[in-house]
Amino acid sequence: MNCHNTAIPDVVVIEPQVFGDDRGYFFEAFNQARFSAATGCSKAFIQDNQSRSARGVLRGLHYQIGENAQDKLVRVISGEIFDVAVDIRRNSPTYGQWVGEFLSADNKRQLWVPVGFAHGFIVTSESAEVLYKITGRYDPQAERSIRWDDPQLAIDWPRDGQPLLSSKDAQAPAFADAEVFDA
Ligand SMILES: Cc1cn([C@H]2C[C@H](O)[C@@H](COP(=O)(O)OP(=O)(O)O[C@H]3O[C@@H](C)C(=O)[C@@H](O)[C@H]3O)O2)c(=O)[nH]c1=O
Repeated sequence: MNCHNTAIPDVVVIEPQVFGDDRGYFFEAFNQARFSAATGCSKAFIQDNQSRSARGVLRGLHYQIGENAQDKLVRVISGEIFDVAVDIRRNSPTYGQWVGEFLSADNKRQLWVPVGFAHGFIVTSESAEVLYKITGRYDPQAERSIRWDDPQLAIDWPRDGQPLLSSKDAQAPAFADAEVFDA
C-alpha cells in the first residue's frame, strides 16, 4: 500500500498494491492495520455507502456536525470522479483550503477525508459508482452543506458546463454562512 499526504496533510491518498495475474487482479481494498498506520485513525467504520451518478453530476459539499460527524474513506468501483475535501476547521492553518484527487476504478486510489472537512465529488466519466466507508451514523438533523461554487473556496472542478445537482445542493449556503468545526 502506498500512501501520501495531500497539500492538506490530514487528507491522505491511499493506493493499494494490486496483484495482477492471468486471471485478473487482487488487492486489499481495506486493511485496518495499514489504514490506521497511514491515517492515525483507529475509529470503527459503521456504514458503507454506495452511489451511482452520471457524467457531470456533482454531489456536495457535505458534512455532519456534532457527535455524528463522519470520517470518510472514498473509492470508486466504476468510472472516475474528482473528489474534493475542504478544510472547515476554523483553527486550522489550512482553513478554507481544498484538495482534489481523481479517483477511478482504474487507479484504485482512495481518499481519506477526516472529520472537519466538507466533502464532494463530480463525475468525470460516462458514469461512476462511488463506495465510501464512514465512521458516524447518518443523522439528517446533523447534515450540513456548502455551495459547490462558493467564490471564497474557488474549487477548480473539472467540468464542461453546469453540473447536475440535487435540489438540496442547489440551495446550499455560502461558506461564509456555514456552520464549521471549532476544533
Ligand atoms: C447520506 C445518506 C442518505 N440517505 C438517503 C437520504 C436521501 O433520501 C437519499 C439521498 O441522499 P443525499 O441526496 O444526501 O445523497 P448524496 O448527495 O449522495 O449525499 C452524500 O454526498 C457525499 C458527497 C457525501 O460526502 C456523503 O456523506 C453524503 O452526504 O439517501 C440515507 O438513507 N443514508 C445516508 O447515509
